[in-house]
Amino acid sequence: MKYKSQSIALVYFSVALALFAVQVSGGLLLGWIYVSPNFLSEILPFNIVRMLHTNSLIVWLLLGFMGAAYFVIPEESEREIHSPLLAYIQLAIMVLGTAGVVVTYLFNLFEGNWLLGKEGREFLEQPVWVKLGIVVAALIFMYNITMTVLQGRKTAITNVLLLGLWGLTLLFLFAFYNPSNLALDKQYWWFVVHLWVEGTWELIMASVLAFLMLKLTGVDREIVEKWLYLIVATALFSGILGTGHHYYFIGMPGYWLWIGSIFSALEVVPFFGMMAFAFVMVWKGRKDHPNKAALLWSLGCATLAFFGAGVWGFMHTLHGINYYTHGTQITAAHGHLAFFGAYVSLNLAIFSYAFPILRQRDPYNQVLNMASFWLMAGGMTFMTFVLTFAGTVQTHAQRVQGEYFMDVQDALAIFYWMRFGSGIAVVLGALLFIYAVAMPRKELISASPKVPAE
Ligand code: HEM
Ligand code: HEM
Ligand SMILES: [Fe+2]
Repeated sequence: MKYKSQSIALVYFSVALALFAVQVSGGLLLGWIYVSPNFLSEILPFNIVRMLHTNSLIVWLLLGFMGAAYFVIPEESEREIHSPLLAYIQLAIMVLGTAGVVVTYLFNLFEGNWLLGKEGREFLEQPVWVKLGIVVAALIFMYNITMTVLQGRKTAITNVLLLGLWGLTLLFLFAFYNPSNLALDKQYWWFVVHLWVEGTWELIMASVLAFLMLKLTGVDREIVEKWLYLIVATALFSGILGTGHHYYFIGMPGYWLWIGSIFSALEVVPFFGMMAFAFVMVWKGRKDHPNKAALLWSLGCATLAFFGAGVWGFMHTLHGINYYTHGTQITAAHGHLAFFGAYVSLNLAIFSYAFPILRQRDPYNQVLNMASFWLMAGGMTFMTFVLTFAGTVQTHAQRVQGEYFMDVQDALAIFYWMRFGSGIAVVLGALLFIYAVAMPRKELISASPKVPAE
């Protein structure tokens, strides 16, 4: 650890990992409710568990990004974080908000209260007071890291990271605008949901991957920067108007059919770019970095993001196809692999890189960490295939042949059983990951032939 204030990241990463465990366990519970629909239906209904699953996902990913910024920026800017105290205050606000959310959802508190009760829109269900807390925490965070960057060395990585994080923060403000017209509601809802994962978060992903490649492969900074700018340019060019792929059938003007189809099809380019970038860097790199687990997660991230977001996204993005597949299990298949490949794996890559450094035991427990990669990646890939099959059957039976929704669901039971099975692998993988980074055990894997002990 080069800078003392980087240790802030350790606390952020630890809270993020705890929520990660909650998130995947919630997923497993949802998977079980799908095959056994009355399970806990009185005390913990499906819709509540679903909110906990998706919201905890977003919160832990955000905490991971923030921790990553606190880790990356000191090294890039060559100075300590402006105010470690503010970083911890900010974390306390986030933790308080998260606890508030969980209690409000579980006990259905303050139903209908505009300030204290939960709101209805997917991913943005948190009560208004929690949303305000998120904005305060995000502004403290942005102030803290912007001051650090402004007073230190500016690199392409810090610039892109900052741009992504500012974009993320400002776009969240649309979460407060909730018009009663359903078409307008959806229009602005996607400003947060789509422009996050297919815009600003991509910038964060590209800059953190660039940082990892710089450290793990030892290629020249100039080469990394050229790739980074190319990825950022294609991401923003395609992703902003790509929002149109959510505007097909919600009451927006017809030209969105074409704008959405064309620009969102181009969204495959930055994801392909990130995959090509990662592999070319490893291939060109001169360094044989001992942290193989971090490298595996980085390459896995770029690859699975390309398939989950790029390929599985493209699969249903053209309006003629989306007309049939909209809101089926195809969407769930894509949502899972895209989130896992891009943002879960990105976080686990930087955690794998940073944890041993932060705990001054570099590197350790790599074999277990790598096993956890294959368990989780294998589980999520299998889940994606299963849901894709389910979605294909569903699209045909429900949308082409016009069968009833619940009749079709009954026919899909076998797929839902298999999804539950893959969920077990993912949860075990997540627990193994946590064990691997939490329980230090020094162990070096060398690519070169073993030298006999002295
Ligand atoms: C890190 C891994 C995971 C990520 C990133 C993730 C992400 C998501 C997202 C984004 C949604 C909302 C999907 C949409 O609206 O299309 C969702 C819903 C869901 N997830 Fe996960 N999830 C993960 C793990 C799991 C696991 C292990 C299971 C277990 C079987 C699971 C089961 C479900 C179920 C059943 C739903 C509700 C789908 C529906 O409403 O039909 N997830 N998840
Ligand atoms: C890492 C990046 C991405 C993530 C995390 C992601 C995640 C998601 C999620 C969770 C949904 C379901 C939203 C909901 O209705 O609740 C969704 C929908 C969708 N995504 Fe993505 N996505 C990503 C990138 C892409 C890309 C690059 C494309 C196109 C090439 C794409 C195409 C779509 C389409 C067309 C839908 C609407 C599906 C429907 O009509 O039901 N996504 N995405
Ligand atoms: Fe989108």
